[in-house]
Amino acid sequence: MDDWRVPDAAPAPAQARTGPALVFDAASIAYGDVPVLEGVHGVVAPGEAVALIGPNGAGKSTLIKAVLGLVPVVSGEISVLGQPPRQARRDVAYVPQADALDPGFPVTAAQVVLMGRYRRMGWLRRPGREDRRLALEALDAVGLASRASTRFGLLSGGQRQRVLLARAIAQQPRLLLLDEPFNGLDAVSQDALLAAIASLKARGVAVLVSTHDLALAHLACDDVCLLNHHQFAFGPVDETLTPENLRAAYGGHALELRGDRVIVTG
Ligand SMILES: Nc1ncnc2c1ncn2[C@@H]1O[C@H](COP(=O)(O)OP(=O)(O)OP(=O)(O)O)[C@@H](O)[C@H]1O
Repeated sequence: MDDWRVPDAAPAPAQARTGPALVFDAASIAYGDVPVLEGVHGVVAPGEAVALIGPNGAGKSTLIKAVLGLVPVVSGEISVLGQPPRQARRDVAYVPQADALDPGFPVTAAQVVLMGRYRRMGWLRRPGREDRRLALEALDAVGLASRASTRFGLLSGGQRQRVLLARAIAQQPRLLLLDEPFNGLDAVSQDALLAAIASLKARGVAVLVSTHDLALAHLACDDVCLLNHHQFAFGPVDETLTPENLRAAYGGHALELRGDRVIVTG
């Protein structure tokens, strides 16, 4: 289990590129009788990244959970890789907010990443050579190949977050969901994350990322979905993150323009 030398590379499976990765069609989402989000419209194509932006409690995480099929769509529709959300799960990877995995869990970074292979290899099979190769390749993609044998709990918070991203990459998803991936990351981990997102997009993976970080949207995303219990705008980053749209979506929050960036200051 602890021999993490890279065997010869096998070709990566081709990504099917037909049809959108994700379609929101007048989707409304509720927890029981409590509506959280209404009227979400938009399309995410393979190889595209979309940022979900909105204040605390706007419904960003809830929308990600609906894409995973964990929260019901009460009207309208969400289509994931041409299927209802629950049926598409095999091809969807999810990186939860940091600290979702107990740092005291006695496993190495590589073993955490290998968990991303379980769904494809079946829970009762032992990981094979190809599973190990993909796990190490994923660790390399987030800049942590040299830490493969390090105990997960001994890594920094930012490194642990990158290991969770590597676990998602090892899953070979067609759609990647990231919930607040920049929270608490240092500059090195932020750069590694941006590089990994760019590389996934280049391979045709669609990305949906919930964030408070407008810089992340500018650097990594093609489109933005601006939310606060309903959708305020969905479109190209520069056209959508306007002061007017942000003021509308953020209500009473204070905004500041710095150069070409809009910063939420309160
Ligand atoms: N399991 C739940 N049951 C009922 N209501 C919930 C549940 N989870 C979240 N909510 C409510 O749904 C609304 C949206 O929450 P959500 O976590 O999706 O917002 P968010 O935009 O991700 O916020 P943040 O930026 O703070 O993470 C909030 O009012 C929240 O209280």
